[in-house]
Amino acid sequence: MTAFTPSDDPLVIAGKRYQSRLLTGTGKFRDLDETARATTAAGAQIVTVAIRRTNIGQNPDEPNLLDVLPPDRYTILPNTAGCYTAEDAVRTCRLARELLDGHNLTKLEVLGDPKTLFPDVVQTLKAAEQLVADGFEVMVYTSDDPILARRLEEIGCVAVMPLAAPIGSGLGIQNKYNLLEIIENAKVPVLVDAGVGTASDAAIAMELGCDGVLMNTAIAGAKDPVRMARAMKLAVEAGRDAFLAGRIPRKRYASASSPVDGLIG
Ligand SMILES: CC(=O)[C@@H](O)[C@H](O)COP(=O)(O)O
Repeated sequence: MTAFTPSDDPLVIAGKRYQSRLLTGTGKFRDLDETARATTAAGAQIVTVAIRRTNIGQNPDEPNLLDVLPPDRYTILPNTAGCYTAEDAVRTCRLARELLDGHNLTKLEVLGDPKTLFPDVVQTLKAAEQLVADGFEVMVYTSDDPILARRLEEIGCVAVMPLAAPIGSGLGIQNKYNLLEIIENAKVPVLVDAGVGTASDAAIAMELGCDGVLMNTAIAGAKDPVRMARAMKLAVEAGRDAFLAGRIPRKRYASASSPVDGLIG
């Protein structure tokens, strides 16, 4: 029996290999202890940090997230949550790079409006161009528009991260055909980012062929975040295996599980 281990099938982002395809956020938890326990249960290796809202050293007198999620064990993915202009997003990324000793991997998020938190695609493109030119490795939060995803890849983003549904909505994948279009044409990793609500949403994203899933609310907002984190870990692994295994075709009519052809007498 061949044992399939994630190490045989790493997620590669900006040349670095990761065993976990589940990336988790660090916001909305009760406290740092719960953040750490859920992150461990998720088996995440990349954790995203909203620089404008999280202390990773900006305020020496406050608890520091890096004390519970140390950079020597996790890849810290600063994100520009709360930014509505390219200028703000670029400034936030530069602050994060200073705080993280020259760390270039970043999650770009430039929002269009506070109600939906949909990306502002014009400002996102502008920020992506500036950040790539400035040496950042940009994983970009975007809409499920396949043309925009292609433009962001052409700019040099190292991963494209289309939303499943609005951030924090938990609605799950709203437009799988757009996601499929993005996945089938991308030459960089595609990760669903935002809107996952429960384990099946994550599994479906992976079964579509996503390279990974980034989520926060579904875990942090669950009644039992640590158990949900474990569920998401298993769902992402199961979805990835199902994608690689190749599902049966859908048929309109029955196909007996013990075929009658060749039946004796
Ligand atoms: C953590 C982070 O970067 C969020 O901006 C991300 O988009 C998560 O969205 P959910 O909270 O819907 O999982």
